[in-house]
Amino acid sequence: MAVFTAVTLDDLTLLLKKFPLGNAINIKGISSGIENSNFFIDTERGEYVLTIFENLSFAQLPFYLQLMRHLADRGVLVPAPVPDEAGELVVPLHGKPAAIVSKLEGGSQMAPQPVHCAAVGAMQAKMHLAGRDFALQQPNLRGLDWWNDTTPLVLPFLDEHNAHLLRAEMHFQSAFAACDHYHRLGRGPIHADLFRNNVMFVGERLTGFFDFYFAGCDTWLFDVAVTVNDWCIDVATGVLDAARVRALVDAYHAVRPFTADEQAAWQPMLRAAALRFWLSRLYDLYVPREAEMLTPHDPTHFERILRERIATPAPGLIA
Ligand SMILES: Nc1ncnc2c1ncn2[C@@H]1O[C@H](COP(=O)(O)OP(=O)(O)O)[C@@H](O)[C@H]1O
Ligand SMILES: N[C@@H](CCOP(=O)(O)O)C(=O)O
Repeated sequence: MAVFTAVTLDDLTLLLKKFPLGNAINIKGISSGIENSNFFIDTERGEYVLTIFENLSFAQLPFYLQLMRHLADRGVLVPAPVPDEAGELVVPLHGKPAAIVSKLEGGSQMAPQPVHCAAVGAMQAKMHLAGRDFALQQPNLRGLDWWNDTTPLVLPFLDEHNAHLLRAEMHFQSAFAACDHYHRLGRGPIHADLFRNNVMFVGERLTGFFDFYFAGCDTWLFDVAVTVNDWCIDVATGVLDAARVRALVDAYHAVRPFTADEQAAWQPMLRAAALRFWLSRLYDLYVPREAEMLTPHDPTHFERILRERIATPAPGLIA
């Protein structure tokens, strides 16, 4: 369970006095998250999600909350943040920043078929286009700079086989990030963590993307690669399923066509996306934070994916 900060119904009653949501009826901690403390809350006006941000500061949060608001206003299916009576999307709760957002219908699709991947690809392209006129800037905080900072922290815990892979891939990715076509890639706000557990479906109908708290400005292609590395794989092996890759990238391409630079960058970008999550999982495992209880995700999953992307070319971006 990962509720780092407890919130009682009395706490919620007090908090809701500042929101146009009526009285608090119920609050229930959500155990599945690993970054923040999340709660389903019932109020007289309906069902919402309350998040207490454990690692992000008051200064960082307007980027995420205003991005969600911006996207929701443009028809991208995301939770809509609820402003308090002063118009604030982020408020203090137990000394930490907190926000209330609308609750999405449905549940995660953990065994996706091509039809689900197509829905994700089309909505992701729509999100990238809708983000073009978003005014706030924040880098992807889990980008190359973070990889450079984190690599020396986790290297001492790795055996020689994995230490060699990590050093070699960091070298490869630094060169990739310096090349010309990398610098020509389209950029903007990206979700950066659009895994199966961060998208809701009702049957085959996508009802929303959520958990924007790794979002930042980075290449759109990196976002697609992160998504393909999760939605389009055989989970046991990390091997890509060609039908699901085709469905996702074709649906994306139909909304925002991929460029020649993106096609050229596709294979290294899939490796970059695998490296990013291998590193963060290693970091969470070996450099853990205090929590009531925390189950870190398995780093070997992304080590396998990275080795597989290095060994086997993925289906192309364009059929
Ligand atoms: N807006 C939302 N609508 C519906 N369910 C949500 C919403 N936000 C979070 N949840 C639920 O809470 C769970 C944990 O949220 P998540 O954002 O993944 O946590 P964390 O950031 O701590 O990893 C999700 O798996 C989902 O079931
Ligand atoms: N998706 C990341 C971890 C982030 O967890 P989330 O529950 O906030 O999506 C991973 O799988 O390593």
